[in-house]
Amino acid sequence: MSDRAPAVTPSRTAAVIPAAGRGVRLGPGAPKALRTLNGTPMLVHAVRAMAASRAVGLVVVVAPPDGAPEVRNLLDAHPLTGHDPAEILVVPGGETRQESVRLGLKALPGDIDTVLVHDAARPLVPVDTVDAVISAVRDGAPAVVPALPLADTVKQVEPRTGDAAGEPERVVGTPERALLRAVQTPQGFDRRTLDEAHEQVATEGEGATDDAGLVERLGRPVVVVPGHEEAFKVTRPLDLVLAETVLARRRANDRY
Ligand SMILES: Nc1ccn([C@@H]2O[C@H](COP(=O)(O)OP(=O)(O)OP(=O)(O)O)[C@@H](O)[C@H]2O)c(=O)n1
Ligand SMILES: C[C@](O)(CO)[C@H](O)COP(=O)(O)O
Repeated sequence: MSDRAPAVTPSRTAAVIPAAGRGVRLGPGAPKALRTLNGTPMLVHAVRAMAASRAVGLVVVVAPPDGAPEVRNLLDAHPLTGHDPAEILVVPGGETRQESVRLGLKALPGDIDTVLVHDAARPLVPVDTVDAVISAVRDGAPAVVPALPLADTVKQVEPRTGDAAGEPERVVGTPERALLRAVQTPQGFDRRTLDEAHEQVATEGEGATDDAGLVERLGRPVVVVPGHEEAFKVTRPLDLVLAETVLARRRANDRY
């Protein structure tokens, strides 16, 4: 018996995990993906979260540009368990998240048709969320994002010019909150759509804060599935406290 959750039929699905960021907002220390949560590197949690889906047969980890050997050693020291563990490749990343994802996509073999892109910085996403994203892609959506409604009201502010630096920002609008979603990862894609989106943007030289945003620029549909509170992104120091609390709660409930 495999210990990977039985939910989606195995197929040619890969997960790309960009893990090449510094984690500046987290403060001084090792690159964010290598910092530990309850003694285990965040990246290892993220790899396990992807491999927990029976549908994921390959995980491509995008390491800091000069850190691929270290990341390979780290993952070898924390092998996946179960009878059919996913294969793990490690490739060096780039200067931006978008560049790192592009480099991860280049490493995918030709027979992969569904791709997840998942932040190493979202180590605790539950397998049900991963499987919901994969199912929606297999049902025909070219791009799928897990997302949650917002708790806060969001304001749009005026862009600041050099002269206005230091002055209070001026609010120029309040988007209707009911129509806004906070988007998480893994984001799921039909592989050809995602390749096309990254190729087009690479030639246009524009940036995006998520991969689905690149697909939107192609004019292709992006659909939403329910996200999960535990799929939050570890960005600032308080997020580390929350992540360790979630892990402790899972242990207490014997879920991890
Ligand atoms: N050049 C980069 C920058 C980011 N990432 C990855 O993209 C994900 C989301 O990025 P973010 O949370 O912003 O991570 P950092 O860039 O490390 O954070 P910060 O902006 O605070 O430095 C992370 O898993 C991060 O490792 C990456 O692979 N390559
Ligand atoms: C991809 C993402 O996690 C979706 O919410 C987010 O845009 C990443 O942003 P970051 O500034 O690179 O952390």
